[in-house]
Amino acid sequence: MSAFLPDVIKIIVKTVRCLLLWQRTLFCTGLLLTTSPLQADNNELRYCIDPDWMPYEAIVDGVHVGISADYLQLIAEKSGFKFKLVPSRSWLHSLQLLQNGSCMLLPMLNQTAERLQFLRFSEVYFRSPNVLVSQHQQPFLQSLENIGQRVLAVPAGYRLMEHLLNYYPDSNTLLVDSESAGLQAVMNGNADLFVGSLYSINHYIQQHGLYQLKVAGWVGVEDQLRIGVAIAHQAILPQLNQAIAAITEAEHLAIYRNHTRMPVNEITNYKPLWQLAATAMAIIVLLIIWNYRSRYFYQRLQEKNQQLEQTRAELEAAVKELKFLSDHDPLTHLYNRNYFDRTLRVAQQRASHGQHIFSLIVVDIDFFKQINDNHGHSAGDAILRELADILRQQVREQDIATRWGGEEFVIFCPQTSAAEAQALCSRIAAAIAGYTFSHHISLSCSFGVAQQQADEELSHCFERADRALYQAKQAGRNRTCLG
Ligand SMILES: Nc1nc2c(ncn2[C@@H]2O[C@H](COP(=O)(O)OP(=O)(O)OP(=O)(O)O)[C@@H](O)[C@H]2O)c(=O)[nH]1
Repeated sequence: MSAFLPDVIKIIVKTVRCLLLWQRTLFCTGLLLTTSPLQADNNELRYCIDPDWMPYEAIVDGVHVGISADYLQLIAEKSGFKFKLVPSRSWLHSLQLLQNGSCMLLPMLNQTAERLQFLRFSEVYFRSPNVLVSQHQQPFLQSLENIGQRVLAVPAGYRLMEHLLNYYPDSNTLLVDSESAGLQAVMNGNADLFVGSLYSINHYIQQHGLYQLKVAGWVGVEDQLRIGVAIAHQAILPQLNQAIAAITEAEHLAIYRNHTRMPVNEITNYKPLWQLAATAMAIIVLLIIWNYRSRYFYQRLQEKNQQLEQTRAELEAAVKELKFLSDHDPLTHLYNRNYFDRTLRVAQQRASHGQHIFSLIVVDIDFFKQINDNHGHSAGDAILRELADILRQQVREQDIATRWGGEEFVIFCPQTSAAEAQALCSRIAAAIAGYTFSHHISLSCSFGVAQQQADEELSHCFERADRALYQAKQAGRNRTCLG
């Protein structure tokens, strides 16, 4: 029995110890749950972010995205915390929400002396350089030391403003609402430079195609980004740091790559190419227009030349016709009185030198008025033309048959005696008698013949021939009389 008691006592003591240990564990857990600020909010940590600071963080369609979103997810997995986003309009608004207790922490920001007044910070979990950005025409300034009086855009509430006030109080700063507003200020020329985080600037330039901007220098300060927790909730910092420390290099690298590896745009300056192409196009268009205009003018010229050629031909024909008409009778196409006078003046001069003799024959159609009256004037015209043809056929080559006027014709017969002229009259009369005229009209002609006498005036010779014709008419027509 004495040996059995100590064993029982040992078992009882052990059981009591176990109970005590279990109770203490329960008590400790309960204490933790009751004393931690998480217990009140079901492990939920309300946080605010900069809604426009990609790739670090932003609110897109009410959802927290960016580097801090990925880190919060990892920290949530590793710490058991739940994070709940309290939406804000801007970074300044986020700071206000934090200070009025609406949110408990800011997941990604730099530590500054000013912020330490209301925040406590975790360990650094992300670093990035800050740069100066300008338009391309600005020289490379290298650092803040060389900005001179250039207007430098800085986002309000960012740590860089604090840095500038501390180390570059004379700098000419322009406060802007956000990094995007700062970049736009440089684009618009409202600021010469913008200072901001390399990754977010790079992101914005890529997103908006602001390729006229360039990095104009490095700012000595780099962003050392941490979680900032409101002082009232600083008790969670050890757990947050634990979770941050548990993030592996591979996880850091994955987040870095996921958000900073921008598609590398081979920025080729196509401006000269476009200018060249535009110039070439302009030249081609001008050449086409010039070619078109040349062809148009060439065609017009051709047309004008053709018209000119036609006019010239018409003029030539008109001159020819005029010349013909000046020497010929338009109805019968025999020589006219004008030609007769000219030719006979020359013949007379020759005859006066005793070189040549000539004879004149005056021919007149008998009763021509009756033909006109009976058959019409156009029938009379046809008869005149047909008689002219007979005269042309019957006279010799050197003879000149002329329509003197009306139904009267004169034939000049050079080197012809009166007898030869009379013989010609007989041939003509015979041809008329044997010819079938239009409308089967029969007709005859009377002839007056005169041979030029020595030194006789042409007009006198003509009068003799005319008188001889008169005699022929008086004697009954259809005959030849010699004057
Ligand atoms: N169709 C036509 N008739 C003409 C032309 N020239 C003159 N005459 C006509 O010729 C006729 C001449 O008539 P007259 O002088 O009386 O002579 P004729 O009738 O021939 O009589 P004789 O000479 O005496 O035999 C007139 O009726 C004129 O009108 C002409 O170009 N065409």
